[in-house]
Amino acid sequence: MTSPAFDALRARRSHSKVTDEAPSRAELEHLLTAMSSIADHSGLRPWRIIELRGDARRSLGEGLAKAAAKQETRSHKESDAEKHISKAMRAPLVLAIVVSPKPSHKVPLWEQEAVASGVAHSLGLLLHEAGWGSIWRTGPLTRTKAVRKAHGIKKPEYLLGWLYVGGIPDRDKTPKPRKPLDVTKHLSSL
Ligand SMILES: Cc1cc2nc3c(=O)[nH]c(=O)nc-3n(C[C@H](O)[C@H](O)[C@H](O)COP(=O)(O)O)c2cc1C
Repeated sequence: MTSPAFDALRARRSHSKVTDEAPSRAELEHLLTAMSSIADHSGLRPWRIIELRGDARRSLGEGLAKAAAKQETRSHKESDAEKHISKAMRAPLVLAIVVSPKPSHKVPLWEQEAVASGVAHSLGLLLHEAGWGSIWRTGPLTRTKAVRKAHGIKKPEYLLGWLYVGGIPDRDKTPKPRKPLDVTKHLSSL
């Protein structure tokens, strides 16, 4: 038994290497309109996405470099900053996924984070279906002050990581072999 949603999910894969092509702002907006159907307790929409293109990606790299320098005991080297900046420039479009908690007596933070996570997963799926490559990246510096500041994010908002998005290189336009899932380990009955 298959269906368009089943087939799209089975075909989904991440792409760590992408080309310089990227979805336009208009295409991105179109894909995001689908998020009106994401399961969302009380419909709080506790998420937002920050688009980083061009030099805006440098701010991410500089934020990561600053955060790393703070954590490292050895002295911070200029080359380290360049390393973080070039990592942030690995894709033409970087989408920062932000949990944007809303005051609620009914919906705790973990439920709101689950909504934002659903958005990130679904957006990756929709991008793939539309022919774009993406990969969800995080890392130990994701929730540091310097990285938050680089995005203009203030508490209580926080990051869930980034979708690095771009074109799929021809050599990677292939299905990704998957280890079969042993459903008995993931589905049980009481
Ligand atoms: C919340 C989250 C954070 C992740 N962080 C990273 C990361 O920092 N670096 C990385 O290489 N992969 C990271 N991944 C995994 C990749 O996004 C991707 O799923 C993995 O490379 C496997 O590829 P696939 O999605 O095609 O199975 C993360 C995934 C999730 C869901």
